[in-house]
Amino acid sequence: MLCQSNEELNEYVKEAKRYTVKGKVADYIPALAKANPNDLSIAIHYPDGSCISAGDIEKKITLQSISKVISLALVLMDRGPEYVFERVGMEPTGDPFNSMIKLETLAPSKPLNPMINAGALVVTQMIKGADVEEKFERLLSFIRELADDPKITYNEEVARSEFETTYLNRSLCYFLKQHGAINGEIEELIDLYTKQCAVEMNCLDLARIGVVFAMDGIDPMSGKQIMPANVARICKTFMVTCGMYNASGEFAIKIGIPAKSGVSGGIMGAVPGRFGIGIFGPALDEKGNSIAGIKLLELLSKKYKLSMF
Ligand SMILES: NC(=O)CC[C@H](N)C(=O)O
Repeated sequence: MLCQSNEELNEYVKEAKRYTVKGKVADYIPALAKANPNDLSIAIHYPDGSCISAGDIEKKITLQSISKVISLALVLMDRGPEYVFERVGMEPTGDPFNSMIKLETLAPSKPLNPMINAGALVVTQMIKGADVEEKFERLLSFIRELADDPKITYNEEVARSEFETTYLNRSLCYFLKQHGAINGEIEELIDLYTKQCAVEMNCLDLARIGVVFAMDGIDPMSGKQIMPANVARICKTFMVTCGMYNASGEFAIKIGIPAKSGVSGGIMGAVPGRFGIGIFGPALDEKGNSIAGIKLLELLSKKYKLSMF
């Protein structure tokens, strides 16, 4: 069994925390620069509803790229896999999440996967709804259902901060629009995408969402199938192949679980059939993953044999 008590988890957090000094908080979204690089917290949510934690788990994190898995799940339910994968690919890129290079050289009208920004923007465009408000409300209610937390909302300051500065995402959109992969109003898509990335929760909520993915789309506490097993399976597969950006291969070897990170320092993990994990550690490594969060997962994976491989 995993950590018997919070004490044990605390010990692991203490050990992993030593690595925070080697990382740096993201500052290309100005509002994220305010995070404390020393923070590290974790929650583990089991299917029976019990949960253990360490660190300050009340702290809120914006989802950033973690939201890409959730919007993908919603869009797969909205449109079906065939429609979605005609417009976005299934292959890892080996490039940073915001890179443009393969778009130009390989697939100008079809981003390689939904976990890079180009692919996520195409996915977000596919969310059903009459306008930005309705699309965002639909995404938010799905997130609230997954986390079983009706209070979840988005951080307006973070959303605005990214909206005002995200020239790179705008340029990806214009490139994709030129090639027919995006066809709506770009400012509206950026508005929706930056709100999606700014949805905020603590690592308990994150772990709660992780357990739904771990249990093939079923909320084990209520028994409700929130998403079809096939959708959860596709999402988990992307988490393994592309979830940790261009560090996904190393992560699969060293840790071996489906996980998705965000530049806010969050990591959502889903250990198939066992539990969900939520981590917050805003100091990032050079690829944009939580440096101490990865270390913590490495320690836990070794100790509790979490690798699927
Ligand atoms: N890697 C991330 O978390 C990126 C998400 C961020 N909102 C962006 O688009 O740049």
